[in-house]
Amino acid sequence: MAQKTKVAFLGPVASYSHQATKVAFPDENTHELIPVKTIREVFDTVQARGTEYGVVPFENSTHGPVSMTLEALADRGDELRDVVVCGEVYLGVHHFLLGKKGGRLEDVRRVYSHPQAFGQTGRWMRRFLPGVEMVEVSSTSKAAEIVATGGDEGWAAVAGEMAGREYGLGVLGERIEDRGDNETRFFVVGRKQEKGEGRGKGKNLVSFCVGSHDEPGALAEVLGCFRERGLNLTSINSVPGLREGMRPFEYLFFVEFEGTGQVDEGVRVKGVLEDLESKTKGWRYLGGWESARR
Ligand SMILES: O=C(O)C(=O)C[C@]1(C(=O)O)C=C[C@@H](O)C=C1
Repeated sequence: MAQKTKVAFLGPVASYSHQATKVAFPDENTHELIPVKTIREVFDTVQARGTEYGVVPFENSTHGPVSMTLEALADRGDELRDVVVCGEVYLGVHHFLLGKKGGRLEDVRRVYSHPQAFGQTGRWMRRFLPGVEMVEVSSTSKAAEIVATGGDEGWAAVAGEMAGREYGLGVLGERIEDRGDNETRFFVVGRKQEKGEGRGKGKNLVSFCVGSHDEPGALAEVLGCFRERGLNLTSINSVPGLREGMRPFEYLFFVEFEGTGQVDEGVRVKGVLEDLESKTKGWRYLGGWESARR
């Protein structure tokens, strides 16, 4: 039998990342899904050719960008040169408060979860568990595993229904997210193709540093290039630059924009990348992919 294509995701099993990975790679006969311990490890594994692909959370509709993913994409140490975004998955995210079977909400003293999940359930937590100890761990499924394997009725986890089933926990609170329309967008990451294939599909991601942080309009000038070429921006993020020669509070920007490799738009995408070369103090093309939503 042919070897399966390997895909890394933030584990342990039954995390939201696992669910998103199953959406992106539904065929178990052709793909092997491999849990790793951190988002950074997903990137490292893909770079080191340990797997062909990885799936990472990028942003949540309630709580915003996932900082660990932006940190990896910033790649300040130039350790992830070959990793690019090659797909996206939207996943509806509904959180549950999970405890030992037979436990009660009023006994909960400590709650484990991923910081993103705490950020998406703040209102419910303040209302029903004010002042409770909140312990941040590497994923929601890790939180469920911790509660299943240690502690007592005083411990609970914020995680998905699938994690509750996987780790044999009881439900103390259902759909506790602040907004019913809560969703997370995940990126599928892979390695750059040697022939430059993949430039400018439905959406594209670039990172760059502006020429000068002291002059007005430095960022506006770069963004103007996208406007002039009629390319619609769909997200913008920033992280501390911290590169050689950069001072505190100077930023690395991420811009996501629409544009396909087809005919005219392909020319525009190529053109805007040339603009970045002349207008920025360093930039990187971080991938192009088919948009999952129009
Ligand atoms: O902890 C998990 O289950 C994850 O897959 C991570 C993650 C995230 O970092 O955004 C994924 C989806 C939800 O937004 C909450 C947590």
